Amino acid sequence: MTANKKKAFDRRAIWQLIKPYWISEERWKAWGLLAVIIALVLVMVYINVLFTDWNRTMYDSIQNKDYVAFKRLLWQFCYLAFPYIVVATARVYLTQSLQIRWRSWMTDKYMAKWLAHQAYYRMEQGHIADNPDQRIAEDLRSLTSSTISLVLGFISSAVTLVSFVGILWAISGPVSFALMNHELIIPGYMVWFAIAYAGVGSWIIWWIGKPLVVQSFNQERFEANYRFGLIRIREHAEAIALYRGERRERGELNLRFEDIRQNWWAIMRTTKSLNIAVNFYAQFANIFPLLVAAPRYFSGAITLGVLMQISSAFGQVQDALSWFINTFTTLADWKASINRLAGFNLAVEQAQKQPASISVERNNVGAILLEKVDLALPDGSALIAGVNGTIHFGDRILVSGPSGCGKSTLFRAIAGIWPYGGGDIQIPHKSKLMFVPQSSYLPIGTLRSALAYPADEGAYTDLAMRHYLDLCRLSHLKDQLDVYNNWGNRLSPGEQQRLAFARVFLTRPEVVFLDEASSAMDGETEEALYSLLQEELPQSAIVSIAHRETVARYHQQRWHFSNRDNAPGDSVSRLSIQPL
Ligand SMILES: Nc1ncnc2c1ncn2[C@@H]1O[C@H](COP(=O)(O)OP(=O)(O)OP(=O)(O)O)[C@@H](O)[C@H]1O
Repeated sequence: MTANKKKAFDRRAIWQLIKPYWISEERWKAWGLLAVIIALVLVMVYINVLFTDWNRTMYDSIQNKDYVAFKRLLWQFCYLAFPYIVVATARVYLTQSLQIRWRSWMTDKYMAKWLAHQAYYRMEQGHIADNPDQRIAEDLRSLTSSTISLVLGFISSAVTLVSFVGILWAISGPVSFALMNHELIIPGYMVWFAIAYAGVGSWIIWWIGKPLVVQSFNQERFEANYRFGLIRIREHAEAIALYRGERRERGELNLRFEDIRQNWWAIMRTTKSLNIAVNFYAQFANIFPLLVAAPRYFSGAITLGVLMQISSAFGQVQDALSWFINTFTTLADWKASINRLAGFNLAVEQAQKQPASISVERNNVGAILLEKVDLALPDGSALIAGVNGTIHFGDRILVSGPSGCGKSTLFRAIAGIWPYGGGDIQIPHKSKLMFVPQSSYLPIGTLRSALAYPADEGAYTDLAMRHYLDLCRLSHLKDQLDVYNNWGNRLSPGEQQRLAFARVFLTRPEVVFLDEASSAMDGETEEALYSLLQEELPQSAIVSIAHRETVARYHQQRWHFSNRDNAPGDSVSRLSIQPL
């Protein structure tokens, strides 16, 4: 990408991130708030101008020992200070309110985008974008708050600049000098010096601080990676403890922290150079105007009072001009957030547009139809070839085959979350499909909400929940429906699987896919639950992947997948259907 194209891309990315809220259904409120905030900023600059005037008259009155004027000016101070306090407070309050409104709106949209069409799943599968959690939580916060403070800072500096340039122009007067026998006169020359000083200074500081954009982008990424590593230990605490995996975990965490450490040193080195430049710039700014205006003072063209006035007006102008410099770090962070959010958007689009070469459609059919379904891996290699099959309501199908042949992947394809492969899958209109994996997801919360998942916790009556807990041999949990816990850690794998069966009975789907959903139960409980499926859901189709042969007698048909490398040169599983 050429530099110009990249700049155009950057501008487009920035605009595409910022625009949606300001043209959304909330636009009137947003623009209204922004207008009020800008008005308050302008009032604050105006009061600042009045303050400088007040300063001049106040110090005049002190110098002239004018006690009457001194008392009057004290009253005047109150008239300026109180409105200032009210305006400044309202400005911050309304700015914060605009920030949270914008952030809420953006967060809602981003969460919807991330969760729609299983983009979150595909992004993880394909490792398309790192740490989406950081992008949704941190970067949206930073984008909304920094954009607003950058815009307001810009407006405030620009208005300060215009106001004080006028003052500086009026008091600094012209300077004349001879150049090749011509006399050159520069009017308001101090203004030009202020512009030159701030322009050159800004450019140097921008040039030194440039690497911070990439460095702060990396820092956020490394911090998020490290945090994620810590969270994984929490999530898998028991397995790690049983494996005595602490040494490995520590090594992994150290590696992740090393990224943080090294990048931080790079940030420190850039910041050091940046600070030398910034401090040099700020210190020199104190004497620069004196240095430039001194010749006129020593030649008697201006008085000491005017010299001091020039110096302070110069300070205001140069301060306003160097707004960009002072906000350099904010700007770098802001740009890094923009880049991450633009990357996130691209990743979501990529994940959602991923060509689903297996067509899964809801149709007016009376059974699930699989026609010439081929399954492949993300790298394109074939997994299962030519599956043709029909699953009628009431069918009992046992899916078997060697480990790794692609049984679970077939379930994923029917669920519509596996895009790699080809063929057609048709699913009856309005029929409820339920997929039960070996290890079910149990949200942290009350047992009631874990049982009702993915429905809301109030979806089923207590009576029904207790009834199915009883039937699924979980009577000891009957009185704990309101107990808050991390049930995924608290319950044994067998109990979790029984809970998942209770969920099936509560949901009453037309088709149930059980993927080794009873593998952690003892044989007797497993058989009891399969009988219960027969009694409770006689009209539903049950498709199970199970390795234990004892469950075979609860099924009427076997879908057997061959080993992937059965025949030489053929590393694809093939399906054969046999009655049981
Ligand atoms: N996201 C992925 N990327 C690459 N390969 C994958 C991915 N998911 C699954 N696989 C591979 O696809 C193959 C089939 O996996 P699948 O889980 O369907 O097997 P399975 O027949 O259900 O095995 P098991 O009986 O052990 O549960 C395996 O070799 C697995 O490693």
